[in-house]
Amino acid sequence: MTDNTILIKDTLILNPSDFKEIKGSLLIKNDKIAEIDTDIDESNVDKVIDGKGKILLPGFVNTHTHLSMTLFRGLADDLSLDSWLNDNIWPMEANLTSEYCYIGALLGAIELIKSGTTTFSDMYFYMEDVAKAVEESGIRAVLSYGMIDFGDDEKREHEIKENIALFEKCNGMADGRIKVFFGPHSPYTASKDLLEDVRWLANEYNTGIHIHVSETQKEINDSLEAHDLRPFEYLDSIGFLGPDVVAAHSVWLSHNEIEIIKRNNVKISHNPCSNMKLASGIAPIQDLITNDICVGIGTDGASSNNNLDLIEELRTASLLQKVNLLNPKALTSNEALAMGTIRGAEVLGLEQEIGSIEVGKKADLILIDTNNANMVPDSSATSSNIIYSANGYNVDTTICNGKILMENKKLTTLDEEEIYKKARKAIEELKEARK
Ligand SMILES: C[C@H]1O[C@@H](n2cnc3c(N)ncnc32)[C@H](O)[C@@H]1O
Ligand SMILES: [Zn+2]
Repeated sequence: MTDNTILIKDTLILNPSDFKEIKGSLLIKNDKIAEIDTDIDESNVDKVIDGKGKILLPGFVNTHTHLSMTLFRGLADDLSLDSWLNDNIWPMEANLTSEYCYIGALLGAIELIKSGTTTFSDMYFYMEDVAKAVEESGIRAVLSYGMIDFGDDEKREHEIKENIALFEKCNGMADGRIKVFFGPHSPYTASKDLLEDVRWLANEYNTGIHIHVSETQKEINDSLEAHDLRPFEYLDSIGFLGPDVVAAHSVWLSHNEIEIIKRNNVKISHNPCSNMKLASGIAPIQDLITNDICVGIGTDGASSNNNLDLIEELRTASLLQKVNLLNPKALTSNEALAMGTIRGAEVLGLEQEIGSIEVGKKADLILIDTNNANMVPDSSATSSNIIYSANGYNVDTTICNGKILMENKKLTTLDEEEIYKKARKAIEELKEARK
């Protein structure tokens, strides 16, 4: 088999692992970055992309979402998590089918690719259909099945079977672009037995755990009432925590819980837009980073955000820490950019493969076009121009696993119009079914 090569020529390469900027070119060979240099010979290259006026970055890593929920965008706004979930989302989810979840995931994949995300970590239902959407769209994903048992033994067995089946069918699928985690929804929807089973399974299958923890004050109060412990204290007390646990939200944390997170090397997924929109609270991200805790960024589902634009999420994360601490130096643009790339890769245990621009890593790369009104002049630091000025629509080219998924804003793997049509029809049918 001959090598497939792509040369990205004459661009500005910004590597978030050290923030060094290189004016030069990058060669992709098959699925990997093969060479980075000021000048690379283009004579035997299959395809040349002109990178002039563009910034080359690693693809963004969205560490927490529910991709099929893109169908529910704008469905239930201006509500607290409790009434959003209980009175609106869960009743709608009762009518989901594999086809709806597939369409929702494809719709989400379009948005991710267009805004420069090449890896997402998902927790939802009908995950084999999400895997199909991942395979077809060319993106990279960590998938987990959202396990909820509310203390019911039969349900627990069913949920465990589902997540194991997903692991056995999809882990390593799509040329290795898909990894499978276990996804107990939260300490308030998953019983102690389920959480203990998941801990054992994650060790046995040597994979990670994706869970919502400490999102709202109500969750803290309910946990204190049920266990006399705060959520992370409870999870620690049952031996659930470890370096393979990704805790989404982690908004309300005591000093003791920050110590617990640090001691167990738990990874955090920060979701500021969802936390703001549901009025859940402000996560102490600067504090966690100062404590050397690994924090990645996530959008949560498009139904509580309401979009999947990671640049917008990073900007929000940065501004929110600054205003909350009344400290303009909090969460700098460099820290935010790292959070969206290399830290996100670490959160998912994928830092050997993705998250930075190094020879030998997977070619998950994006080009941001600076020739747009909101990015001119580019006199500031490059990370400032990306985090404080840009948005997802400045992304021009998206490459995942060495394959071009979007070039000059044109998608190569998905039929946008067809998917929009099917998504609009799906949500109409779902709304009708709820009546
Ligand atoms: C996997 C399950 O998680 C739910 N879900 C989506 N967003 C959130 C959130 N912010 N907090 C808790 N649960 C959430 C989905 O609606 C689904 O029921
Ligand atoms: Zn969530």
